[in-house]
Amino acid sequence: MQDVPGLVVTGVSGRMGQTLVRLIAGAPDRARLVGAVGRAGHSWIGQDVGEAMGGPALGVVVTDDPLEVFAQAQGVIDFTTPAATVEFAGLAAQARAVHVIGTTGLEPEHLARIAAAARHAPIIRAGNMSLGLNLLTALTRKVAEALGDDWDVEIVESHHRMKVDAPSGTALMLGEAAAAGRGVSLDAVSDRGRDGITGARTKGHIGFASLRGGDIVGEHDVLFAGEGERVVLRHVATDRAIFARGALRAALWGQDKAPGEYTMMDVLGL
Ligand SMILES: NC(=O)C1=CN([C@@H]2O[C@H](COP(=O)(O)OP(=O)(O)OC[C@H]3O[C@@H](n4cnc5c(N)ncnc54)[C@H](OP(=O)(O)O)[C@@H]3O)[C@@H](O)[C@H]2O)C=CC1
Ligand SMILES: O=C(O)C1=N[C@H](C(=O)O)C[C@H](O)C1
Repeated sequence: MQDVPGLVVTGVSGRMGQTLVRLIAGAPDRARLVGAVGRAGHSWIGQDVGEAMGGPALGVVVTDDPLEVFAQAQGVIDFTTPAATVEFAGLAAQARAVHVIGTTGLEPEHLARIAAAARHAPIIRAGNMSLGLNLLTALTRKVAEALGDDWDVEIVESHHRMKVDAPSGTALMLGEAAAAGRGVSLDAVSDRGRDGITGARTKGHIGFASLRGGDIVGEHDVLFAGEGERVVLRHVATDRAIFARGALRAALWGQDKAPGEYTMMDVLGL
């Protein structure tokens, strides 16, 4: 199958990297794995990625030279760290490859570099790539718009003990959706990290709470608390394959798109 897009996975030794390698290797009718990028100094560099993962060889050697493999690819799927992702954005743009970014914890300076790279190639970025969560995002916007700011919005997220950023990228995505539904900017109404004598809740604010423990893949509740009633929108992820499937779909969707920044809502038509 030489006519399907060739994809590179970055951060291959990671939780998402390995999930993506398994997905792409098992879908030869949709895509080819043409590169696997690991961190310089990682023990997997120079090994076949399939064998490094404890399975059969896949004929792709893990490299720490992204540009070499990006040049042979039509797409790059990247779930790593903010610092690595901005480097990959520049290199993927140079190679004119579609860059799918799942990495979270991106700060304004990272986003500015991603926007610059997107002038040269399509970049699809989302704090959550799953179909169900993106549907929940669309619902959150609608419910926030319908209920208005007499209803307090609180977003509660739970993740595994290894997660390094908070609130999750998904929680922020849901917060943006609720704020957009109310016609306000999230930055102006966000309440993060309450502790001590906080005073009463400010009307119109959107609160965030983060729980960390065990192997929780990802759970998100959007709570709308009114007078005498509550509405809760909930998404529970039980398998990282949902994010990998969304990322593969995005990489394929991006193949005929003009340079620019896109989200999973664009990919899914939501
Ligand atoms: N948008 C979405 O749907 C989802 C987003 N995520 C996000 O994806 C990111 C990764 O998550 P997860 O897989 O759980 O994390 P892991 O820590 O398991 O994986 C990250 C991987 O990136 C590697 N890495 C770091 N720096 C580099 C570099 N410069 N070059 C190549 N590889 C590098 C790490 O290598 P090493 O360990 O050697 O440092 C590691 O293998 C997080 O930001 C997470 O929030 C996760 C799931 C879904
Ligand atoms: O780090 C994770 O694991 C996840 N990160 C993303 C986030 O920050 O929202 C998506 C998913 O919830 C898993």
